Amino acid sequence: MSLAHLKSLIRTIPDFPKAGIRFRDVSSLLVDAAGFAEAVERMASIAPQDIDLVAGIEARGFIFAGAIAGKIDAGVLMVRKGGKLPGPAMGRDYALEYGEDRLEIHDGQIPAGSRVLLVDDLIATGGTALTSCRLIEDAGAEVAGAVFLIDLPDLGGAQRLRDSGLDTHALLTFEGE
Ligand SMILES: O=P(O)(O)OC[C@H]1O[C@H](OP(=O)(O)OP(=O)(O)O)[C@H](O)[C@@H]1O
Ligand SMILES: Nc1ncnc2[nH]cnc12
Repeated sequence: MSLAHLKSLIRTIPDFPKAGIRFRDVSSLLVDAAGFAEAVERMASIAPQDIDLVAGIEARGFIFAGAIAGKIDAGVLMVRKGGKLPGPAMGRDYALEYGEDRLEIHDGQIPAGSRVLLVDDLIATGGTALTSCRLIEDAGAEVAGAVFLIDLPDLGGAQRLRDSGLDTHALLTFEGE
């Protein structure tokens, strides 16, 4: 399947969740078996090698992280929104394109020396991904790279990640459309 076809499976919803936001909705890709499989295959193939743990960011990131982890024989670390983890956790607050939130990970779930791959459906301002990286680093681990299905370059997030030294990849971009 071509990247153009893959991209065509992602619908855009205007003015969600706020006026002026063009929401790139991966649910229309997820219900397409061939499209979802292609996205996961391609995301796994552009990721750095020798990954021990895939960190998936709630909620849409979980779907891609789990599928990629299955392909590369890695575990999954859940990066959850604040207050959802049952055990002792560490967290950080962050700003979104359309609001504010908090991310948390469980204490003690990243074995020493692990190479962690960060995965999410989309990067916009980069606040979510950068906060996740900092959290993983707070836990003493190395983030080996980050893979996204979609990059919104107008919002500069992927560039922020690269500027911070992170090996950053995205399959598709939506720019001025
Ligand atoms: O690069 P940023 O500006 O930080 O934005 C990207 C984040 O925004 C979306 O998640 P959202 O917080 O809407 O949560 P959801 O997956 O639970 O819908 C998306 O799935 C990323 O996690
Ligand atoms: N424009 C957008 N579409 C979908 N998810 C997003 N997360 C942040 N910005 C987004």
